[in-house]
Amino acid sequence: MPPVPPERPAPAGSQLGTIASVLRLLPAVRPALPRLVAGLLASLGASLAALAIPRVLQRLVEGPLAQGVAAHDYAALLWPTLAVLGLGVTEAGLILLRRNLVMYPGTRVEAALRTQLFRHLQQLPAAFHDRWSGGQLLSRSMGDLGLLRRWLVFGLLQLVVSTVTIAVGVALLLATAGWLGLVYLAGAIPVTIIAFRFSRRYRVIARLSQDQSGDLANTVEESVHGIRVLKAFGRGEDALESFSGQAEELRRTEIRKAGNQATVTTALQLIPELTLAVCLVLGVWQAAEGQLSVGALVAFFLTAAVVNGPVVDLGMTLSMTLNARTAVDRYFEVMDTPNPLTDPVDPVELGEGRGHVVLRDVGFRYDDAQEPVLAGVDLELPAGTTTALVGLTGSGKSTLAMLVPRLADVTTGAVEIDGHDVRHLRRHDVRRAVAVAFEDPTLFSASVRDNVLLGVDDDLPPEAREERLHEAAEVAQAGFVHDLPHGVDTRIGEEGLSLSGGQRQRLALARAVAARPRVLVLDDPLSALDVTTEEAVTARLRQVLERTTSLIVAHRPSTVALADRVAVLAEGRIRAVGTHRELLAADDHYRYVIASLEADWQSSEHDHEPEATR
Ligand SMILES: Nc1ncnc2c1ncn2[C@@H]1O[C@H](COP(=O)(O)OP(=O)(O)OP(=O)(O)O)[C@@H](O)[C@H]1O
Repeated sequence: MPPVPPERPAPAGSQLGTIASVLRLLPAVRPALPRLVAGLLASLGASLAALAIPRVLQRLVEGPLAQGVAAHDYAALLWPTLAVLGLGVTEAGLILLRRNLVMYPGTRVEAALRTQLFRHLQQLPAAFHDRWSGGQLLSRSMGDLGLLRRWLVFGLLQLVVSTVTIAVGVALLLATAGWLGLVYLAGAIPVTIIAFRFSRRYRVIARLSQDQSGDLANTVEESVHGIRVLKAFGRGEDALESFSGQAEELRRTEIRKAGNQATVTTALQLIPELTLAVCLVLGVWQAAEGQLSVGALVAFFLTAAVVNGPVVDLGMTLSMTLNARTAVDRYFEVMDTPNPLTDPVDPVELGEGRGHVVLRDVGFRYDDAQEPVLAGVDLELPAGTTTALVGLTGSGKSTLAMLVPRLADVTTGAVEIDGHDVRHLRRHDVRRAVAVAFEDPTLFSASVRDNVLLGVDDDLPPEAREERLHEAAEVAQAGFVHDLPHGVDTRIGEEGLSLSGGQRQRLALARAVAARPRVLVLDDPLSALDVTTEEAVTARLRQVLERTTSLIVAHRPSTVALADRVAVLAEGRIRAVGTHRELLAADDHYRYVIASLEADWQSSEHDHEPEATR
């Protein structure tokens, strides 16, 4: 199956108007406000300088030009000429100043919003990431925030300056030429109607386009991520076809967007030009009738030319604003997702302890599920013991395992570590007390050292960190790291893809071990290892982590046999706890689970090459 566009969570659909919507950015923009306001004032200054030029020219035409030149008094032209030159230079200088003033705060706001988004994403529970696709989050944190920056430093200023320029310009037109100004103003009626209709249409297309970009980014991400599977199943062409289909959809949306923008720009260009043509006829007639001076006529048309600029640009300014509004909506759809996994207001100290874990009457239901996965789970993990958790596939083992490090909160009941409900502890303390390793090991594009020491305190002296690193690698039977080109300093590729599955699992296990947690939760972390390596790992694990409490989600009889005790999960609750032997003797369901694990294991045994060969 080629990657398909992910199902997008229904947009919260901001009910706010565009102004209220973008005003939500205010807290992030506040530190940049002084420079943005200064940039705005510079822009307004530039615009007023442009509007002042026709005034000077009017005086030039009515005064020195009419009188001085007639008397060959060219010196009288000097001051108005210098004034026009001065105003022109001032306008250019202020535009340059505006650019310099706003560029820096714009990038600062973008970076701050991006950091806030990333922080929020880090804190949201795993269930959020199950629902949201990576591409959508990527496009929101990159594309949308880039759009917002451009709007902040250009579109917003342009919008304010255009509005002021049009308002002041129209006032000057009215003052200069009375009812001729009103004729020009009449052009504002179709302009407003067109702009309003355009805004309504464009908002929908802008949203579609930004969402489609996110889907496309997701397809790229999934295809790159799953490139081996696609290649192995010869589905590269299908993936390409699916990608081309999505790219084509986005292209069509972009064309619709550009078409709408072009229509409105043409209309907004045509209307003021037509209005100006009507004004020209009427103005010349008025001047001929002696109702309007030639100077006033010149000033009128020069002012109208200045006002026409922002009217023509209105289409672009509006579309930038609507794109920005969509970007704000998309940004806040993520930021408004509440994080249920917060620190308590009044946290209790975890204190000393050996990692005694108790699950009391625990129930858990996924947000989008009808039925709970767990209901009334009672399980005690005595300090320093290893408990294997077994059950049929889908019985909720991984779900139970993720409740211990508080990757999700129980729906009912409580999980306690050393007598404290994990919800009453700081998340940081819980994460330090509990280390996890999953079946699917996630490694980062960093050195082996950084990957393994991820959970180790940064304050630890370098020698102690080094000792942890080597001990963890030894426990996880990850001696292969010393054979890598730069040993533990070798940078492993994205997600450790340059390593074999078994090597990645052993590094993920080493990471959990290096953290020296009180409680170790292993969710089938040795599935890619051959039995011999698994036994060696488990034997070393038990020696080194004697004081650690372990919960191992077991999918193989060999893992089960190595645990001190076994807990059987069935129908959402713990059905029985005992040693492997006791349960084999006493529990039918356990015998059935073990028989199916054995059957699964035997049928997949040939998939596991001896690790030594890798
Ligand atoms: N994010 C999720 N949203 C909704 N339901 C989920 C989610 N994750 C898991 N489930 C469902 O919860 C149930 C238990 O899943 P879980 O992964 O805990 O089972 P498991 O015993 O670990 O399975 P396996 O042995 O196959 O790994 C399954 O029915 C699964 O479909």
